[in-house]
Amino acid sequence: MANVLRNSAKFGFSGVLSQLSIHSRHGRECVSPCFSLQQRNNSTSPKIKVDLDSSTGVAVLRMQSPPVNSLSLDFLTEFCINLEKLEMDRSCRGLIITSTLSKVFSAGLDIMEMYGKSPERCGEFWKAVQEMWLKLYGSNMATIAAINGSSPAGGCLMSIGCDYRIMADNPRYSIGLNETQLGIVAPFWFKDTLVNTVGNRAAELSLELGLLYSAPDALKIGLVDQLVPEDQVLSTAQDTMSKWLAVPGQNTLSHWLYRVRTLSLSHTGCTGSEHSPSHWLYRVRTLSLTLAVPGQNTLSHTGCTRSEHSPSHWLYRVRTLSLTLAVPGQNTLSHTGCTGSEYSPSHWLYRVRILSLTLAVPGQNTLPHTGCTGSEHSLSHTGCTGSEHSLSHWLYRVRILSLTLAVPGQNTLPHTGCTGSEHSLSHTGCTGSEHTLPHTGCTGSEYSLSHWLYRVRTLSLTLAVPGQNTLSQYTL
Ligand SMILES: CCCC/C=C/CC(=O)SCCNC(=O)CCNC(=O)[C@H](O)C(C)(C)COP(=O)(O)OP(=O)(O)OC[C@H]1O[C@@H](n2cnc3c(N)ncnc32)[C@H](O)[C@@H]1OP(=O)(O)O
Repeated sequence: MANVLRNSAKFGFSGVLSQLSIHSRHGRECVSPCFSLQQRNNSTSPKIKVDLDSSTGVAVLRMQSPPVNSLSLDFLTEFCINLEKLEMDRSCRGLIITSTLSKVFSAGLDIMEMYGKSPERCGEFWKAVQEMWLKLYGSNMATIAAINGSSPAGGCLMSIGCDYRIMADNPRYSIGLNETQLGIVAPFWFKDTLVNTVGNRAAELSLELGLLYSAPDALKIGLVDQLVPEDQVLSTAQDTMSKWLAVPGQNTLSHWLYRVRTLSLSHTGCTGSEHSPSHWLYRVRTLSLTLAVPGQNTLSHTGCTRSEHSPSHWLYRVRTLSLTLAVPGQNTLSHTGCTGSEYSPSHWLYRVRILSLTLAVPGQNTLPHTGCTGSEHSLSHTGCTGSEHSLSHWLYRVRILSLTLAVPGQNTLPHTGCTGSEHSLSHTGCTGSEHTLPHTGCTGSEYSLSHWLYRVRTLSLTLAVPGQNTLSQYTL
């Protein structure tokens, strides 16, 4: 595999696939089911073993699919079934995920699932990947990843889908979203989860370069929360879990709210059929991105009492509130110091437009934090020269750029089940000339797909101003 990975730099994803197709025999062995006499609700599925300790309410889910716990369709299906069982078991409040294999937590998605499969199978596979993340990230249990080996790509996603990460202090183990190194693009929800974990800049670097971090480096950037000697990973996870479970109301409001930003709709109690990727993506994108205003999406802002926070109540109010007021620093009247009369829609829309466009330059979204006066919020504040920033010019470009990319199911490879070649820029249905890179003023060499996607995503999502980002309004 080391050779495969080394060559991946040379040959890209197809190089990896062709080598794997010759050599791989992973994940086919049948591991004997394991039993634990003192515990109940134990799964006997071959790739996953679950032990729930009813005295503590903590389940340990062990991945045991040699050689590398790769996330095949079978594996993911078992994983989800086990997770769902635990989720429905009200006595289970905490979940620790670990591996029975030496040296590997999980090698991520089973690469063979992405090679030579029918579109139907690909669809099923990607649905299972998404389902895994939804179930894990949206879990009502406190979740801890006890990472006792390497955890690249999808393995990393699984880890950062948990509330807390404890990794074996072994510099030979690595973790990270390395997809870019394989010539593929990590889905945006991988990216969102990484951003939530390590912050924008570290995530940006990490994704653009496809970095794998050694355990100490992972700790440095906050990709894992704690390093412990290898033989103490599980016991530390168990000790840590007891602290999580001691938090009043844990698994409810606080836990839930922090995740709402990334994952809104899986919490709304929708029925399964509503969670088709396109439906989900579209709604989540609209909802969560408009809510992504640091420090302002907390319930205390709304002054609600706890009982008012049933999901539907909350979502309804938040949606209205945030969509109407989706301006950083302006989500409450008191923030702006404006009088009521200033809040006529036109006044507001005008300001939102100016403000959000002004702020939509990556790395420059800080005006509300700088305490600038209104007059400083002219477009020139972005540091561009005047002629580039006539409002109409800029609006036109940004709108086109963001609207073109705001098509649910098209901004990421995995959700569409498309093959890589479909993801040229022209895939958005636009004509080539609209997607010339000089629009953004970057040099050609910066435009690898991954680089571009990550930046544009930031850009376009920042511009999710209600009523302006619909394709119907600005069909190309
Ligand atoms: C289209 C957009 C997709 C975007 C999202 C992608 C998310 C992903 O998760 S892509 C998967 C990326 N995964 C990796 O890059 C990990 C690759 N593997 C490794 O780095 C190493 O295997 C390891 C560090 C996990 C373990 O190293 P170790 O030396 O112990 O074992 P190896 O000899 O390398 O491998 C043993 C065996 O396992 C096969 N294998 C390894 N990884 C995978 C995998 N992800 N899928 C399928 N099979 C895998 C490897 O080929 C070896 O098989 P053979 O023994 O048959 O040669």
